[in-house]
Amino acid sequence: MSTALPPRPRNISNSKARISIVASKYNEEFTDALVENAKDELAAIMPHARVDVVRVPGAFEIPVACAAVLAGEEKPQAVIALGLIIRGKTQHGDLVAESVSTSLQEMAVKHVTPVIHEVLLVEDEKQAYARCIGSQLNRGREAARAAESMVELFSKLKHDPDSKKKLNRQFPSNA
Ligand SMILES: Nc1c(NC[C@H](O)[C@H](O)[C@H](O)CO)[nH]c(=O)[nH]c1=O
Ligand SMILES: CC(=O)[C@@H](O)COP(=O)(O)O
Repeated sequence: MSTALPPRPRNISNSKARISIVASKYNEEFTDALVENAKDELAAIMPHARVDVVRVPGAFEIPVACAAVLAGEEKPQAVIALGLIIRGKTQHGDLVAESVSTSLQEMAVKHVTPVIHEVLLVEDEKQAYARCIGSQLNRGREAARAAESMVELFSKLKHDPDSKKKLNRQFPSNA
């Protein structure tokens, strides 16, 4: 089990990036906490960013909502996907988790936009508490830090002429 979060960035970002959080409502005690921790961390490390939140019924609806956000006129610089799947007595939880993971990664590559994946599959509420409400392993904070790191990276890639040429050659639709 991972024992700690990645560290906070040393410098506060001045980025005015747009960050979209797409979160499921299912298991809302835990998913609400993921959203609040992600927003709180973004406010601390990216205080000038614009953060929008979209809520969907369950984890399985997260990818299609991410697709809608990415297809919008004001495409975000990063999407944070938050959800909590608690494994039940059937394979449904695993099927949902697998489908969501694959869809999110495919979308990130297709849109050349970071999609931060914190749609969790856990065994029980104890694991859920540690990752959604607790502080040491909080996946909402982890998601915010990953989003900040990727926004900064992509900004450098975009403004570095050499990288820009490579990116445009590889993904001409994003030029
Ligand atoms: N059991 C959980 C679900 N199940 C619902 C699905 O995500 C989906 O909304 C339904 O299959 C209709 O398409 N969702 C969670 O987010 N977490 C669960 O533990
Ligand atoms: C992830 C789910 O949909 C799950 O909670 C459903 O429980 P079960 O597998 O016992 O039907």
